[in-house]
Amino acid sequence: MTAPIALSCGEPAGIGPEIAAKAWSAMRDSCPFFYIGDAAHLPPSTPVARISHPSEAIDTCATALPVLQLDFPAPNVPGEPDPANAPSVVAAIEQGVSLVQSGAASALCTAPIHKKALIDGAGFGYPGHTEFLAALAGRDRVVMMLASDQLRVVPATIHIPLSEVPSALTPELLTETILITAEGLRRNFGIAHPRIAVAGLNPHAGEGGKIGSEEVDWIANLITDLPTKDFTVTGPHPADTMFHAAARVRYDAAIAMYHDQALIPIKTLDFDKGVNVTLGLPFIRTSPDHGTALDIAGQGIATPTSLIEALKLAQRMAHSSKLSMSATKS
Ligand SMILES: NC(=O)c1ccc[n+]([C@@H]2O[C@H](COP(=O)([O-])OP(=O)(O)OC[C@H]3O[C@@H](n4cnc5c(N)ncnc54)[C@H](O)[C@@H]3O)[C@@H](O)[C@H]2O)c1
Ligand SMILES: N[C@H](C(=O)O)[C@H](O)COP(=O)(O)O
Repeated sequence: MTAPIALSCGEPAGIGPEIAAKAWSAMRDSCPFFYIGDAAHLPPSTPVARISHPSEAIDTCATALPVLQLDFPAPNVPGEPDPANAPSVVAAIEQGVSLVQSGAASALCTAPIHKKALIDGAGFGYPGHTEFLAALAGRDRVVMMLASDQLRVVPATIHIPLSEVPSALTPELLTETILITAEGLRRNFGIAHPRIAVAGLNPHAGEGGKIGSEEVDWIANLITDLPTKDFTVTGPHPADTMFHAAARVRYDAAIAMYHDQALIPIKTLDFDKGVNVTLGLPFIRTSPDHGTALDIAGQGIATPTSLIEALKLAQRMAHSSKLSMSATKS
């Protein structure tokens, strides 16, 4: 039997607790998962089963949301993150990582954190889960992919100011991003020969060096020279014309040069169903594509669809990694 998925609570003053309860209600028969957080933050109508080990989630999930209880020190006010609760938000992620690394959980799904609240309240030294999980797993380089039925996209640079993008974008970074993405498409999405399209950095991919030089200086050569035995890579493509419907059918994933170049198209196309996946970790991690939505927290109007897609994708990825492990053994 596959172990259940660990869902870390994220910022409790955001929509995490209410979408976790809604996701449980929608998926209770098909996707056992358990919540790591404080049961007191869940909507009062949620049936809760406190568990002491993830294995209890499988039998419990059909009738109640299994909760691995983490007592938060301060009362939770929707819309207003309390700095005193920030260390517990971090602890929930750490506990999820430890459970997935031990095999007690099959995957980690993370509800959104409020990055500023964690930096202010817990001295969190990372701009997001992606970088924190890489550090916990001892990986120098991981890749953030946003995926939906319509588009998969990867920003090569992630949570840095726009002014720092050109210097952060190095041949090593772009090469490793392409290679990790190709491997992730094969391993996690079952695409035997992935097709990757790389965006340019500058308008019109530099217009032959007239509007920026990075493309002619090194990006084009890097793409041409990359050894690609089991995947195809093309580019640099002008980013403004890479994301319309006819362009999207030509690749399995797009590599963008910076956060918004990647995330604007996918959140525009599929905000309600986009999933954030970290590739290159030694365990499976997914997350909804949206944030804490403090402006609507506690009102019961948040949609759980992106979280549901994140849980389903984690389940599919766990299933295929189990299959490939048993194929390797036999
Ligand atoms: N995986 C993560 O941890 C993650 C992802 C994205 C953003 N964030 C963080 O979340 C915080 C808030 O970010 P933001 O305001 O830019 O983006 P956001 O996604 O929280 O909100 C943007 C808009 O979308 C709405 N919205 C978001 N999710 C919704 C849902 N499920 N149902 C209905 N409406 C929804 C919000 O009400 C808001 O109007 C920031 O600290 C950001 O860093 C975290
Ligand atoms: N950049 C992501 C987004 O906007 O959807 C988000 O900040 C999530 O990042 P982490 O998974 O690293 O927290």
